[in-house]
Amino acid sequence: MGLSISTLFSSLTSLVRWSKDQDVRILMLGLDSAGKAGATLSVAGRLLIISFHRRPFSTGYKSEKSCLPYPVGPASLSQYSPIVTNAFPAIGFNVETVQYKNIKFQVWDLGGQSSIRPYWRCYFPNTSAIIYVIDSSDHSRLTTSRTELLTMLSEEELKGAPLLVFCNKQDVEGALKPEEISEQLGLAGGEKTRPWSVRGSCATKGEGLEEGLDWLVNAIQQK
Ligand SMILES: Nc1nc2c(ncn2[C@@H]2O[C@H](COP(=O)(O)OP(=O)(O)OP(=O)(O)O)[C@@H](O)[C@H]2O)c(=O)[nH]1
Repeated sequence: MGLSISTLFSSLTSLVRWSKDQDVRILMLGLDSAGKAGATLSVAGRLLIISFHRRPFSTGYKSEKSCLPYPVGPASLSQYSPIVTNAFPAIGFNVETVQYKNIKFQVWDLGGQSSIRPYWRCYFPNTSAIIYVIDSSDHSRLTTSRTELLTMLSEEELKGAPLLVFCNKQDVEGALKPEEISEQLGLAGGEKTRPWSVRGSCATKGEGLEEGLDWLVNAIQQK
């Protein structure tokens, strides 16, 4: 099952039409190396491969304050092109924004940064949905990943926001199945305030992303 870029774009386009002039902000989070960049690239389309960097680049933006609004991309780029900007708040965590029309994917690196967690909420208001990426082959960090996710979900501003969990790297031998991860996350017992779905994916091959995004678009539209 390969990734269909055109289907992904049609999902995004229906979301754009539905939301009209309103911004749709989707947070994509996970521990480092979970596969967020790969998933974002696949979701937002091949154009991003040219411009997506995990570190600041020349058109990037360096924030001096922790709660500045995240930046939008250079005005010279077409509004119909996905664009990527970087925000590097001085407090030490990375938030990168991928913008496709009026849909903004904010990509976060989490992990080992509990001292700066109070600042995360600066970015939570008006979040339409959350995508959480887990490295299914990294058994040793599943507990950390679970803790970070549950901490995030307890935030008032994220209440009710649909949650899509990608159990990524399903192609790796020994990777935990989505059902096993779902059980360990314990969402079935504890999460009653939002629609959620836990799905397998392989970001490098684009597998599972299309179905996941379709689910998320529907969940956002039904909110
Ligand atoms: N086998 C396999 N490798 C993957 C998959 N997704 C990502 N990777 C690899 O995992 C590594 C990390 O992927 P990234 O997409 O950079 O992960 P990230 O979450 O953005 O990582 P940070 O930049 O550290 O936050 C890269 O070497 C990817 O090629 C997958 O589905 N399967």
